[in-house]
Amino acid sequence: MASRHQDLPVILHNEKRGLLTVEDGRLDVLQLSRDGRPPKQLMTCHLRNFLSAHLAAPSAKFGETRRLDLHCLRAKGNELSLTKLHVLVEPINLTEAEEWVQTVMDAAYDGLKPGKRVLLLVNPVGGKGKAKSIVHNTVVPILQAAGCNVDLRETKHRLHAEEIVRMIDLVYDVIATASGDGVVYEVINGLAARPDGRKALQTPIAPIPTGSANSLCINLFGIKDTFNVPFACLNLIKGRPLPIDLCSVLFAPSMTRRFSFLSTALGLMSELDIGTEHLRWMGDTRFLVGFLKGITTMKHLPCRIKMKVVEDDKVEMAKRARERVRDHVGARHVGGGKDPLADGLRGLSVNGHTAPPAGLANDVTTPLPTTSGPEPLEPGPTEEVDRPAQNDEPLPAAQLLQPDTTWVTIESGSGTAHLKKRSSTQSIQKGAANGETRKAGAWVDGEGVLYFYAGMMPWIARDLMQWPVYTSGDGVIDIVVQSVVPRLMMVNAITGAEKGEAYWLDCQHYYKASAFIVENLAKANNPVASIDGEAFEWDSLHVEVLPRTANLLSMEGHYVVSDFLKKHDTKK
Ligand SMILES: Nc1ncnc2c1ncn2[C@@H]1O[C@H](COP(=O)(O)OP(=O)(O)OP(=O)(O)O)[C@@H](O)[C@H]1O
Repeated sequence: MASRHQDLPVILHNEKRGLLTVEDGRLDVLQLSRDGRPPKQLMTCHLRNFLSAHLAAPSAKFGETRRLDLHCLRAKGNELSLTKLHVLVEPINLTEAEEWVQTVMDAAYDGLKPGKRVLLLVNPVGGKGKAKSIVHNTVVPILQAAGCNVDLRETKHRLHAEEIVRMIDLVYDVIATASGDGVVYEVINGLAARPDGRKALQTPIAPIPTGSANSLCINLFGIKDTFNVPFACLNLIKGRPLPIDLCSVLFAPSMTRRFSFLSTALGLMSELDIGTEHLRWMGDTRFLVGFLKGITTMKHLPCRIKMKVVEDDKVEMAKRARERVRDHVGARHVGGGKDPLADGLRGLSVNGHTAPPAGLANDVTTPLPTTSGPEPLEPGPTEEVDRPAQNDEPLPAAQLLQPDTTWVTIESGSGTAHLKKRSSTQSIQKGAANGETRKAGAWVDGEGVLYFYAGMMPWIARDLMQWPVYTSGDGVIDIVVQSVVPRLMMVNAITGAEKGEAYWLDCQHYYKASAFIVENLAKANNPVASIDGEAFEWDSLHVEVLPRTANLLSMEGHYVVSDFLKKHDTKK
């Protein structure tokens, strides 16, 4: 961020003489002394956290002198909090003050538009049901302090957010959702269903975390800052466009179509998501509880999976993802909050019950940036981003997919745990010739499927990085097919799951694909598919990736880079 040095003499709130200086990406408020001693620093604010400077209109109260309002998010301990400072500018400095306001706003916004027009959708019942008070006490004051024009609408029922965005005029700079992932999903589906769907989906979506899992916020803000509401507001105000892929999900035979930005879960992972709705009060701990419950029954998923595979070698996938991060992203992390998982898994018992992990159950609203805050960020992609033309067309119609011979097919076997040592010559991979060495972790005929889980961001929950080699906007979806294995092996897979370590397990078959079909071979056993956490009855799913179709906002212009991807060796 370029920063011009500029000082402005002012009269401080305590009537002492002061100086506002903008330098090195910071705004400092200094109190000057009369006796030649060095100035005293009263306040400092990173320009990334600076919201607005406004020279008030002349008023009878101050006569010739004018009031200058400064609003920023200041780090106090582990929290970012809204700070409003008012100083006075003497007539002799008014011209300089107008220039100074322009300078500080230019430096603070670095090419971004200040004072955005925001559609703010609030789900009063998501997560722990605190969205309304969080919005009232924290979100709206911050957005107003940044000069945003907020159109706030509370959702009254399921799919209401979808109805709202289907009808809006496309006049908003951002659609914000005070909710979990469910309302984001509805916004995407509402925009995508419009006759001008392509254009509508260009409006970026910015989540404010008031749901239970808030997977999107984990991936945008990091584990420590998932529930950091002021930081999410800053992202809304200062975020840069992050184009993301969507999936078109077509259910047959109903031919119902939905759009997914997050995940397709079948088998255990679907039950875990849908079957724990009543535990919403637990926050994201409900997923861990659901997982432990699921592996007590180990119900398998009879299915046929067909995938248009782009890559399936785990070592290669990890290597490429790490290279991409190293070359294009820079290993930078947004956070600053405390790690909610540090002690989280220690309290677990594994026989279907769990003591609530300390860091998760009791406190899901805490992590906030540290005093100094993160380092200034390199600008992410802005106008240069390779985005589809902003035309008024609808998205392409959905069709039943027609696999050709290059697609990989997997058919689940029995539901008995499979532990056979794999033959090194057996191969069913795409294009494999006789005698080709099979890749570690390749599918073995006869294995049962415990779950099928496809995702479009690394983390699905704070304690599960299910797709650690996912990088956004590549036109592929990452697929995990988990074999039925002994229960203890699944329990062990929990350890390190938040770091993506389960990726290396042979029983987790991992593919990057641009399209896939799953056929349900025992509907009575597995009636429900979960698409971004929403339940659907299914006979078969036809799923296709639509590259870079929607937009989010992100402080870095990309999802948070995990430690998994910061490793630069090509091995585990
Ligand atoms: N007023 C309302 N009454 C009942 N349901 C609502 C209302 N407003 C929205 N909903 C529904 O609430 C569901 C859950 O929403 P949301 O995603 O915000 O929270 P969550 O499920 O707790 O969080 P997450 O998706 O992150 O786990 C959505 O399906 C949404 O349609």
